[in-house]
Amino acid sequence: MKTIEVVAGVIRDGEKFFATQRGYGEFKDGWEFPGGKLEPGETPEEALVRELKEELAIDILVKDFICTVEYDYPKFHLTMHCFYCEIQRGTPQLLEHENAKWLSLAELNSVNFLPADVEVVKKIKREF
Ligand SMILES: Nc1nc2c([nH]c(=O)n2[C@@H]2O[C@H](COP(=O)(O)OP(=O)(O)OP(=O)(O)O)[C@@H](O)[C@H]2O)c(=O)[nH]1
Repeated sequence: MKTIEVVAGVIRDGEKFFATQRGYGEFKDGWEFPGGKLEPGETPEEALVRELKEELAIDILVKDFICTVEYDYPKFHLTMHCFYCEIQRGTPQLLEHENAKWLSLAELNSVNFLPADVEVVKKIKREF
């Protein structure tokens, strides 16, 4: 099975965490943490800075590493590196997503995260 290597950013502002809803593709309407596939030669941190600029028009600071999720979807294996981030400049604009929310820890369960993200949400809840 092919492996897709992805980086995802959990943007934190105080008590709130930023989640986005996919606007297209196989997982349309699923909630996730913004990010995307690594390009050849990029570090995960570089890919995250690039993706969040492309998708949300923000500059971010990559903070602590959260975890690397290994998840088998029916059609591919996902390796997803997750990091906390802070916004350095800008306000998120939804250039690719159909919706987004700033969620408190309690509210993280109120949206339907993609299956691979369930583990990430659990880890966030343990850490805060
Ligand atoms: N960015 C991101 N992708 C995730 C998360 N959870 C998860 O399963 N994925 C999966 O990771 C894969 C790669 O994400 P992507 O944003 O590059 O996907 P894409 O195929 O829409 O990108 P593309 O259109 O640029 O090729 C997707 O299959 C997506 O469903 C997540 O929290 N964030």
